[in-house]
Amino acid sequence: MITFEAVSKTYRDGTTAVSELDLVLPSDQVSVLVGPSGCGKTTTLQMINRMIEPTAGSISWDGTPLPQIRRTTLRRQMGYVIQSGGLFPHRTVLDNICTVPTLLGWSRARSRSRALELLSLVGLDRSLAQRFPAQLSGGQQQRVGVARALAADPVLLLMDEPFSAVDPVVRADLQELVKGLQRELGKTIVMITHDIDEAMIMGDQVVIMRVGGRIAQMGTPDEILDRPLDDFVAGFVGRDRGYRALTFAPAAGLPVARIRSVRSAASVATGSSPAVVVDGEGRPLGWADAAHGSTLLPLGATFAAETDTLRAVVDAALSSPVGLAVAVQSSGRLAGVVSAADALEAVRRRRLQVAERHGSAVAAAPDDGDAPSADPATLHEEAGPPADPAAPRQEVGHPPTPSPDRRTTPPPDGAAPAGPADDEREAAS
Ligand SMILES: Nc1ncnc2c1ncn2[C@@H]1O[C@H](COP(=O)(O)OP(=O)(O)OP(=O)(O)O)[C@@H](O)[C@H]1O
Repeated sequence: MITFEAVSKTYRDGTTAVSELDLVLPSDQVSVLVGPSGCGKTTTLQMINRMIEPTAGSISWDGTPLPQIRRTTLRRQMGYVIQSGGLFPHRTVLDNICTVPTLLGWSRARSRSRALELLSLVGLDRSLAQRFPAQLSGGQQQRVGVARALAADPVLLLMDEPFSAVDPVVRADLQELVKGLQRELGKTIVMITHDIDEAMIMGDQVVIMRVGGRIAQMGTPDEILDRPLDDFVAGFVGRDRGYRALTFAPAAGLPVARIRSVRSAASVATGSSPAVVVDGEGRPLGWADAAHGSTLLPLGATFAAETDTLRAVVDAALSSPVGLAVAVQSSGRLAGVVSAADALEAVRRRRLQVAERHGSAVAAAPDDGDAPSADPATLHEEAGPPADPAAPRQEVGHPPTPSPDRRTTPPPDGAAPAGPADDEREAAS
């Protein structure tokens, strides 16, 4: 745990970059510093590995004041990743990764073996080991930068805008890589970004800073999205914050209703309700609707019933041509559907839960009406297995289009929907 107590940094020209900062960066978590340009993020980060010394206050690591730890010892235990990887251009990938082990006096064979191991860990082919940085893509360079920072197995990783130089797709891959490494290796990570979305995705704790090096708000992503402390934070987290907050609400627990599945759009009879067209493995391909004859309608986005978030459900419902979000199992098989109305109802309940958590007068909420309890346990209950396995789990509420058909019994998961009897089926997770 890194602790800042009343830390200030004023540069020689009189610029105060950080002012009386009190901050705790917990071990084994990702803390993200985010804020406008010049608010003191880099100064704060570089005071952790003593590239910059504070002018007032104290910083300690697990209770030991940093000045009591030799700089070399400190930096050996703190990996540092910067924008574009910060690689030495005239050194090969392998030599770049071996930088710290070489400084530590490791044998060539040990350093090399560690570097090759790290290449695999960050998802790069070993054949890249002898290339120079200029012969790599931006994303690959950044992966090498992460590998280099991990070379001596540091306890803590400092990352200064590590993904800002790559396109959004590569950026998402790198975010996933670092989150995965953090889960796997249990590192403490302190990261800087300009991008509030990235902060919300990556951070267990998010620290929003304002110019002058002061904290505007600190908390978990959902706390900040749900309850911005002031206009500065509300403005910074942006207008979509309600929608983004759904990223932190799990979809597991939503009522997933059965839906008829067919193997061909042409098999939907006139007048019948929409059905999901599936392939031979039971994976959804699109929608069939009698009004559109044998045309396969686009599926829209799908969501993973067990692991996705409410944001994915709402997105799937809004992108569905029939207003029903299609849930899939981890195998990719059709699990069932959630109506846009049920997804919005879950959003409303979540809002009430948040208000309750923050001590608002939930009972007096004007839209509480005769809605079911906002207790999270209730949400789960609704999604629990029905007493009669043949009975529908839950009706799709208030569908904007005809409700899903519930005539047939769902097959057990894993049964392939093949043969004439399986041409029409129903699925619910
Ligand atoms: N060596 C320096 N001498 C004088 N002022 C400096 C020095 N380094 C940074 N500053 C100033 O301190 C303030 C904070 O800078 P810092 O780099 O910590 O901010 P930042 O939030 O990381 O900015 P950015 O997001 O643009 O990288 C800025 O006003 C900057 O101009």
